[in-house]
Amino acid sequence: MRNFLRTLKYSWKYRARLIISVLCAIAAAALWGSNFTAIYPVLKILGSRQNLHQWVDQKLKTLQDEASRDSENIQKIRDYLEEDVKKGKYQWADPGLRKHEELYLSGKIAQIESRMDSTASRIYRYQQLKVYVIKHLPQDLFLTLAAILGLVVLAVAIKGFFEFWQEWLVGSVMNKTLYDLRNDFFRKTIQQDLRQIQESGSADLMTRFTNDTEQIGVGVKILYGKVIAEPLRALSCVVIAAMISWQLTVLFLIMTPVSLVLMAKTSRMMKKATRRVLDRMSSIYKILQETFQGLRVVKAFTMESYERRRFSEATRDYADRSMRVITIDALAGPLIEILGITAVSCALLAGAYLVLNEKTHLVIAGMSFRMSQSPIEIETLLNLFALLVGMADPIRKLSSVYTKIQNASAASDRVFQFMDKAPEVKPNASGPQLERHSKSIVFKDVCFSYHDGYPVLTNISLKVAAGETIALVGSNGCGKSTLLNLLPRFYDPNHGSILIDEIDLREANLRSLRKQIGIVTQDTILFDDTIFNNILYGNRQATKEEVIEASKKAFAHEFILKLSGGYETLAGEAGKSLSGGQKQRIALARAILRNPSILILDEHTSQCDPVSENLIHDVLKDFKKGRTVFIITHKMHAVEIADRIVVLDKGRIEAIGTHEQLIESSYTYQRLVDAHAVRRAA
Ligand SMILES: Nc1ncnc2c1ncn2[C@@H]1O[C@H](COP(=O)(O)OP(=O)(O)OP(=O)(O)O)[C@@H](O)[C@H]1O
Repeated sequence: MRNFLRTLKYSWKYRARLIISVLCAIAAAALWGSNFTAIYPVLKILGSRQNLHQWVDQKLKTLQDEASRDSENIQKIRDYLEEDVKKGKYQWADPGLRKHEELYLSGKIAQIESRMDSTASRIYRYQQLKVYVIKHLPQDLFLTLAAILGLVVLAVAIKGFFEFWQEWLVGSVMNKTLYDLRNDFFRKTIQQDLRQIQESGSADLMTRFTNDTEQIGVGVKILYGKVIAEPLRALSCVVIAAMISWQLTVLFLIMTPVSLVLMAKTSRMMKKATRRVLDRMSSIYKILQETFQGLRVVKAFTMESYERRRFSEATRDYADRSMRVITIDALAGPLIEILGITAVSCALLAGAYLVLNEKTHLVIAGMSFRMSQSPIEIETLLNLFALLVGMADPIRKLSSVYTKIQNASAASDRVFQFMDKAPEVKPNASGPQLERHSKSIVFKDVCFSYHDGYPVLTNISLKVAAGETIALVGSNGCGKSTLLNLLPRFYDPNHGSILIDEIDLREANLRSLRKQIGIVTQDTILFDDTIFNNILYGNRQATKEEVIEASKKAFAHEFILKLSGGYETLAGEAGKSLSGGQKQRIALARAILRNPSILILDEHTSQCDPVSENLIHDVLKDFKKGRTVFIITHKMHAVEIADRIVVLDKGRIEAIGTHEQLIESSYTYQRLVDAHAVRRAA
């Protein structure tokens, strides 16, 4: 629940709207409760066939009679006491008993006087009502009924007006809260480490962004809407019912603690069940993402039925888990309803006993409890019953509210669990700014592993002078990409350090470091935007001419011009409308536009044809001047442009040197060259 409360902080900004919505809810609740009071006059008119003028008159007369009877009684008691004193003889010989009787009679007088006070205030109220009734209500019975019902309709319409604004305001607060939450969530996610994001997986993250935030939205709406409006509606009924008979109302409320315990129990079950459902939803997203992204592979390997089964299993699992949520949700309503109706029945039974026996006291376990000043009328009891039922309705609605808030609470846990992760790679916003790299890059005894106990890089020490071109070669999985991923600090070494121009990367300002680096990877990522904007991603401040210049250098300009929209052609989702080689050349243009001092090329021509590859290498020969370049390649002829070659084997540096030196000294290098020669010959 703590995390759900944290989401509410996002709505604090919109408190003015919330305050107005609460005022609307109060107005609607007051009208909801008072509408039930219309039952009393309607029943009275239908039952006694009196119009309200006659009824008020009769009521006044009864009360005035009661008041004069009480006043007479007081007078009689006083006379009795004075008579005794005057005559100088006491009824009781014992002065102690006399004192006792005096006390008893004084108490009786006080009791009657307090009743008279209450009768006087009731007389006053009925007199006020009489003025109102004479002024506004007709004498005719049917017209009176019509007027009362007309008032009820008007009150319902006004209630509807307030309810509309309450819902509207709460809905707008929910929307704005979700807007802020999603943006904050995105901001924090984009700052997370690659490692943390990869651990969760993009499908899981997407579920958190869409499904989970949606659930939070439902919770926020319910909290500000129903959780405020429904108790207010119940409260207005309680207040009016208590004004009629607070004793019977208390009898009704006795069941409330039982309901609360039940609600707390179901809510705990609900939260657990919802968490499982949300996790299953992540699995469905994962399968969908994998299947649609790898559709070509799925179809080529005729794995449709396998994927169908996988999806069907995941959705069945989801459906099974959802059924638990549905069951708890469905159970909560009837359970609360049973408790509610039991409470109403208790109160009604007690009231019915008083009405049928014309009594004012209930005797429970030998103890007598006063339930009303005077015997309760049947109309009053029915009115009370209507109010208690009117109170049960909002309480029943609150039962489902609670479960929905638990859903939102589970979803908030998932969202904040991710948001709260502090990036391991600290951005060092106040750290020293790296000037354009001009001296050296040094790997000092670097060790790294993705998972504890599985080293990927071991004791890597390498010094690269500024302007040098280094080729990294080695068999698959030997750690080439990992080593270069440490340069832009996608990960930090577990041991050792990396220094650029003698500044430790862990201390340097991260932005200033990444600004110097251009990367072209094997898996080219293009955004669903124009080709122009995709290249511009390398440097948002670049001019159109600079973009074209970079494209020319990457041998992309010509094929871009041949596309239907030229530079304005949409690259399509993940660049699906372009060939692999074309995408790589666009990525190279993007890196060139960045004008990096350090260029990382990770199998940058793996999908280019030999002609394009040779052209790109010619360009690189020129472009690499004044930059430090790292090339990862399996194409051994590509190492020609390197000043030195680093041979990696099982995460260790096996040898460093020129082609000529390594062909003599490194067995691994010889094997790689031989294998490449065989492949080319074939
Ligand atoms: N994100 C990751 N999480 C866990 N392990 C990883 C991750 N990326 C790579 N690895 C593992 O680290 C090892 C080195 O991988 P790396 O990609 O650096 O090798 P490589 O030499 O570049 O391989 P290739 O030539 O095939 O591209 C491999 O065993 C790989 O399975």
